[in-house]
Amino acid sequence: MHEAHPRPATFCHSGPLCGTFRVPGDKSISHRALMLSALAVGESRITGLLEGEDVLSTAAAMRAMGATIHQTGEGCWTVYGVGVGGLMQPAGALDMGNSGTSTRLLMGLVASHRLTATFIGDASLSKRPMGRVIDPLSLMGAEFNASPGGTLPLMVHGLVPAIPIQYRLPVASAQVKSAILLAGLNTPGITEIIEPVPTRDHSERMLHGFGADLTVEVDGNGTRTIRLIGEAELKPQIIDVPGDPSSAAFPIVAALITPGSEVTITHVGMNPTRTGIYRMLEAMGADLTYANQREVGGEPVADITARHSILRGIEVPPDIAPSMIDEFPIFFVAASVAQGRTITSGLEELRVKESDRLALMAAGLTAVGAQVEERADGLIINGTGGENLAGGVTIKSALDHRIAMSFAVAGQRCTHNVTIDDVSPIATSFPNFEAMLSAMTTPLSAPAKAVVDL
Ligand SMILES: O=C(O)C1=C[C@@H](OP(=O)(O)O)[C@@H](O)[C@H](O)C1
Ligand SMILES: C=C(OP(=O)(O)O)C(=O)O
Repeated sequence: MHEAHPRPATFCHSGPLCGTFRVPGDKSISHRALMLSALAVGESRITGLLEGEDVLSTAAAMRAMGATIHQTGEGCWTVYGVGVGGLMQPAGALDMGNSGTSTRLLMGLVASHRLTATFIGDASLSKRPMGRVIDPLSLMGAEFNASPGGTLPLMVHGLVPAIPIQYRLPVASAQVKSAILLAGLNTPGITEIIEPVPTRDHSERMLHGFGADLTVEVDGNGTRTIRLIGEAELKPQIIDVPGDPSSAAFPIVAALITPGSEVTITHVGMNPTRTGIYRMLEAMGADLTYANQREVGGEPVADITARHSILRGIEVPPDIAPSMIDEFPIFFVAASVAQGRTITSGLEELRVKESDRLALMAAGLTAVGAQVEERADGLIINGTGGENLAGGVTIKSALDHRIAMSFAVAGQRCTHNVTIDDVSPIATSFPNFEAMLSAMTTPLSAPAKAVVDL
């Protein structure tokens, strides 16, 4: 895994970005496509799968529990599922690498199977809280031996038959919701989840597509009640995974903040539970257009064009946070070069991602010359008004792909080079990020590039 071989890289002030590109498949959908295909009876085919390290950790774990999974081409995979209830005892520990989604969702799957699994991960993942899934899964009857603080390494002993629960999510987390739903698949009766603040709904959409009996009721306050009838039989599917809107945000922000740029990212997932970043950038004055809007495999998709824009600071409403939770690092970069002040709050969750993203973004942006105030639950940023940041520093990526990619983009708006001590974590979610960024970037003083496809 990337941890063993740190790879530094340097990013410098660039000219305009241009061209048409497609980013890799959506990470959340890719994990779920592998897991649900592995639980269907028969052969599913997936195209556009993200072949990043996080998703490969999920594939390896599903294989270790009995599914047959083959790569048949670039992004094309075939999965022969074992059926709900058919997962087998893995021979060794399940190595989740850097991936919180793999860990929490698979803990849910194991919880209602008659097997015991040990989950291990890298130094970043081993610090992340698992109590949030241990609590509801314990109510369903699973037993856990976790490291102090409810962290990895941890062992899950599943229970068959598990006990159906009604659970109100105490934290806005699609991973917790999905862990309970996946446990509920092999649980007799109705598993009910009450979600006061909506989070990404890929699990619900895909479970429905695989034939599970799942309903979602939304009340007048926007609270969602999700009911799943257990002991489901899932039918194999053909799945086309859209491009990841979280990955697309990096080149799109790079284009918005760099004079003369125009970049199109095709086939991007536009699920409204994921697109808060685009709504907030538009509120700042971003010139974004959406073409070719369509539906692919139950998910809305569009081609997004971003043109350089004069961005103005805004106050981000805290209730939008779940729909742009992974995009705050790159959003903070955009705010650093906008006109005026950007205020964010309600972002405590950012402190328990691959790194403490509030602390690292505040420290890194301050080091490159931005004006940032760190609060307990957000950042307040006074932008440069379109002027360059200073740069001339080395940033620690702390095993966090989104910190590394954010400072790669920031480096393009810095007068002096920005070095990132280790860009290898980018391979968890966006393996060709550096190649794509360099293909779309015109070096300063060079003539503008012709449109290229990567
Ligand atoms: O369910 C998912 O696929 C994800 C949910 C989010 O985490 P939380 O559920 O912890 O908010 C997000 O940050 C993560 O990158 C992917
Ligand atoms: C938080 C993230 O992923 P995970 O929780 O799966 O590690 C992310 O990709 O930003």
